[in-house]
Amino acid sequence: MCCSSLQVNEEVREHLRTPMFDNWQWEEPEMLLLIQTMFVDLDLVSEFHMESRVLQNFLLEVYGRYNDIPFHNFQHCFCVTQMMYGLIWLTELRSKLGRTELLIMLTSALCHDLDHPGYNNVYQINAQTDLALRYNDISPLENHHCAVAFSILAKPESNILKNVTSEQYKQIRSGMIKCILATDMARHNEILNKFRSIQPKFDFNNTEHKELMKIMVKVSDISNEARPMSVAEPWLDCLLQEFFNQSDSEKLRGLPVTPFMDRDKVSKPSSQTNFIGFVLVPLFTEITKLFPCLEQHILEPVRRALEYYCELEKSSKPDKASS
Ligand SMILES: Nc1nc2c(ncn2[C@@H]2O[C@@H]3COP(=O)(O)O[C@H]3[C@H]2O)c(=O)[nH]1
Ligand SMILES: [Zn+2]
Repeated sequence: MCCSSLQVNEEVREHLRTPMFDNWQWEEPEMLLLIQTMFVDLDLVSEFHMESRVLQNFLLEVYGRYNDIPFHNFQHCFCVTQMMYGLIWLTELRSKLGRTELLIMLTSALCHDLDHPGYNNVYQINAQTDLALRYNDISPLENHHCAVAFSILAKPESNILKNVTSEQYKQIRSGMIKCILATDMARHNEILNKFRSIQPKFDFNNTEHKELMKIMVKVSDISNEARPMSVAEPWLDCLLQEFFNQSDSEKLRGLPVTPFMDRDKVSKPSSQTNFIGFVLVPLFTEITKLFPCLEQHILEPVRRALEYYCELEKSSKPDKASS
């Protein structure tokens, strides 16, 4: 699968920088080319002296280490990377952060769910899987995603970092580890609260503050509902399919059943009213305080999605007056 000879036209390039981008219109080889374009357009290829062949090998390796599962697959990886790329442009992060930080954010988005098995951390821990044993129940999946990323980078033919200095490598590795580990939703409130406390005095010259930009990878990871309904809704079907697979397996194996994954308890509207209302709106509201331009791009769409699912939920409940 190589598409280096294909060209990405200006219209697509523009579209790629917005949350309106429709992943469902693209085949996987095209997505690989689009990701390559993102690395070029952010000047990462030139800044870090990446050879085109090595970047292509790296992307192919990443592609090959996503599993064919309903949600946490290569398409999800593409969407998160594309949203991260779009946010970098919309918020003009190119003028606020160094290229190293941009590389960390884009590459973390790309690698953040590598080799996801389709069963979450709670399952890994309850089922005492190899991953839970290896990582002592501490974010087993995220630790694994990150370890797989660095195993790809350990091979010279796919090491996009092979021409950076050892100082830069240290910084990139430490930054990627922080970004990928921060995608564990068990740490959501911890990270949101930290950001909330710093946000009013956020300073792009302060190293500790800049580290909090890992929250942008988190935002990208859970941003499907900021996309047009025609893009977001199929994603919800994929997510619920993976959730139901897990809860079915939990029932079969006599493990505790994760309530928000239980097909007997969850519906599309109930799932989304909770997730959008309790997770997305608070997170995006906070981000919008630092980047007001994001209100129209991510906060307003999720508010509309919340209204839509609230209406659906109401209309699917039996009318009390007539019962
Ligand atoms: N209900 C719901 N959960 C979501 C949605 N998007 C992301 N998530 C959850 O957020 C989590 C982010 O980390 P994971 O990839 O482990 O699993 C993801 C899902 O559990 C969504 O649109 N609806
Ligand atoms: Zn993810």
